[in-house]
Amino acid sequence: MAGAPLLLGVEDVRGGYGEVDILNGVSLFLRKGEIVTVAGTNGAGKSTLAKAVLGLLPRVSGRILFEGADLVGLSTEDRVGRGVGYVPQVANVFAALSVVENLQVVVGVKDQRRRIAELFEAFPLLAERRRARAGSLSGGERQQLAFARALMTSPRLIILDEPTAALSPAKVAEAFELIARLPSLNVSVLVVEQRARQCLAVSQRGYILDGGKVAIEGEAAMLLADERAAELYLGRTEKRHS
Ligand SMILES: Nc1ncnc2c1ncn2[C@@H]1O[C@H](COP(=O)(O)OP(=O)(O)OP(=O)(O)O)[C@@H](O)[C@H]1O
Repeated sequence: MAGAPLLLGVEDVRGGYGEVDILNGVSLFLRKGEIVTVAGTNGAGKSTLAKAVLGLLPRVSGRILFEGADLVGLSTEDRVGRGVGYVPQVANVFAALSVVENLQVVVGVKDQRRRIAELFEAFPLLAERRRARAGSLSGGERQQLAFARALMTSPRLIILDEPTAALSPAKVAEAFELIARLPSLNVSVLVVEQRARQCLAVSQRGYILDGGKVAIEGEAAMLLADERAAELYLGRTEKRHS
């Protein structure tokens, strides 16, 4: 992946919801084919950063380059049209609609039947449950549906906002396996996640935010081995006794 073209470049992004800046100059990048973790403590600005990239943050300065073009100032719809997808933390499927209907209602899809067939191939569980109401799915199945919905428009980048937050502990490992599989569907992944260790384990690189700024960044393996990252942000693993 090193050497792959740059897909996303966030450059000195500042901004917030009102007058107070929540993001205080965040810079990060993501190459084509990568999974990149954004971790950090509660309130560090992880979800706010995701919103800034999507055009959902009221006030933003700096540059957000996607495939070389600046997204700042564009509507969310335009960003999605350019190839940015999003899976929000909650309310990411329509409970009253069936699995297949949840995919059919996504707007802006070129060849809907073909895309649904491709996604059913990638998510066989969803194909099996195509007529089931989304509200009757398990947490893990519902998440697959939320991912499939976001993939309907064939985005080149998908942003996942705390994808494991609503899952039972037993389903968390499955969710990370699913995330690890996403690049095989020709999509790169920016994932905002509290479970930083598990998320870094399926990522190539990561950024740890603190107070709306990048505190530590680097290769995932390097961050997982970093004493300061462990001490301040990742939680210590059990010490092995010899
Ligand atoms: N819609 C909003 N309006 C005003 N302030 C907000 C809004 N959403 C978040 N904030 C504030 O922005 C700051 C950063 O929140 P954000 O949700 O980005 O943090 P986070 O790193 O994603 O945290 P968590 O892991 O707890 O979700 C917090 O102080 C929060 O109170």
